[in-house]
Amino acid sequence: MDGKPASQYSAWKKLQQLHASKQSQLVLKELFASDPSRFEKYSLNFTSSTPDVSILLDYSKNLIDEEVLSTLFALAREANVEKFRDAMFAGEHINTSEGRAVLHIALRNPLPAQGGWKIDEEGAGQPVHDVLAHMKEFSDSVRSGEWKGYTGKPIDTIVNIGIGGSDLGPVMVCEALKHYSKRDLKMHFVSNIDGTDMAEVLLACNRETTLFIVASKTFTTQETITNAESAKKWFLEEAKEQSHVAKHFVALSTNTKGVTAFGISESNMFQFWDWVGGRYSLWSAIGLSICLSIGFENFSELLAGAHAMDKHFTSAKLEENLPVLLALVGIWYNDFYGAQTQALLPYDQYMKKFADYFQQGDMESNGKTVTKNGSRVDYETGPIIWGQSGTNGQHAFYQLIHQGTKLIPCDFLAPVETLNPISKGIHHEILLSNFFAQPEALALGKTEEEVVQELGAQSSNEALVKSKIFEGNKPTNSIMFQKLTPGTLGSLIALYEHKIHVQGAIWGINSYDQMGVELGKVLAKAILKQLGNEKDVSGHDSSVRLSILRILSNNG
Ligand SMILES: O=P(O)(O)OC[C@H]1O[C@H](O)[C@@H](O)[C@@H](O)[C@@H]1O
Repeated sequence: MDGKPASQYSAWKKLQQLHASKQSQLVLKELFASDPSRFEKYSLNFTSSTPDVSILLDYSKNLIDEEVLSTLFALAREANVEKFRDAMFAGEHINTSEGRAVLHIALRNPLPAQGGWKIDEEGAGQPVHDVLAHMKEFSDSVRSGEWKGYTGKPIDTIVNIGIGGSDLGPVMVCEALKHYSKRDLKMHFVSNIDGTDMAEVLLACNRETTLFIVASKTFTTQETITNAESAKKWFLEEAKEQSHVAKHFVALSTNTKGVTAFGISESNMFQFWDWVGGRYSLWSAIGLSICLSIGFENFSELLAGAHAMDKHFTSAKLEENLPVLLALVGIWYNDFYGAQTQALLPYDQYMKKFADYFQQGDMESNGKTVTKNGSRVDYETGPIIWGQSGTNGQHAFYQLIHQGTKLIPCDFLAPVETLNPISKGIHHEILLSNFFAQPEALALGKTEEEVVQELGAQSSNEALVKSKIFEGNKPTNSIMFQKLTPGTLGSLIALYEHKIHVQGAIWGINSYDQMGVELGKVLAKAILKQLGNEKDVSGHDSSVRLSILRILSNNG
């Protein structure tokens, strides 16, 4: 809680010993063979009735036994994980470097009168619900066609302009919940400063029927402001009158001054607060594009699903707590087995952006080298997060997971029921058969004897035999959920958010600042000023200086 280095905990030291002494005994094939109840022991159910969510976490295919697991829980207790969690929910300023509370959980919290937590932080109660009411009113009127563009036509295209947390959450959720979307409302997301991003989207837009959402917590982000200015310029080329901007531009931000200076009136602004981290902001006004796409009711269900997971996280004991489990087994590989990465592999095409989303969520949160009290860590912190939807990944990078030299713990996720049971459900059956087969193959592998038997006469080719051996013993989690509903997605996102929180608490780092994105930004601003004139190019290493000069000579 106070930023104590994790390596000083006695449980940490014991885990180092256990790793050294037990590695050869932690063999999944043998662990399953010797214990028929391993699945029952190492699986957990999460259920909620409103909204209806059912998630099964099977963590039996991890390189753990009772002793390892109980030491991991001891580590969580020694690191005061519960206290740190409660501090977040109470609104304490756990983002110490910025002196801020961390209250994305307040965005999905019902009012205390409706059973929500009481949180003493400015904005965290009624104001959240006032903004939600504004989002409902606005999204209802756009979706019903009541909101008209400057020539009196209804809106049929939404362009969300934002980057990082003001883009990735809305993109991921809109994609994941496409099944529930209003299909005649086209959704676009522009994030990159590369003009290609905006130019290509504008080709598909009609000025009379397009609504631009400028999403930026700070309203100072260079990419977003530049893209928004270009969109406004494009819009005014035909609309002409500045007053028409009000029908086609809204802003989502904490910065009222910046929004009004841009030319968007306060009435077209949806507010949020500095205690909402960008990468945790899809639950806030930043979710307006989600609301427009799937409707307010579905957006509310998404929030309720996350709230249900919040309740589980705050009330379940550590041993039965899904986020805590994911966090602890992650630490086991990250800090004791030396795994560098963690793959997220959803067997649901709607969730194809899930790993992209948690690349920011996890890596910006836990990609830190100093503890909260400023000492350099002498252990590994946040993992590299990557992945893509199955079965596509199987035909791309699974080879390395199965037979490469790196240990890559994987989370497999899949729905029991598909939303698209085409061809009598055969697609889903094949999808699920792969979802089961991959973790099994990763865990059990294939021995030399099995290969020899399979190859028959060809087995005299030793090199061929060796190339077909799968060492196995690769750890995985399997997460099955009933169906990809808004509520379920909300719970799944909150599950991973809290996993990140628990890991950060154990590593003693601040998961809620992002100082590391600043340096590059500052340098880019300085270089931008020099891009006009050769004489201004100074203060760089030779590689940067000569490359800039090349660009300048190209520009003549
Ligand atoms: O919403 P904003 O303020 O435009 O910030 C967009 C992004 O900028 C930076 O990269 C970081 O601070 C991210 O966490 C943030 O999500």
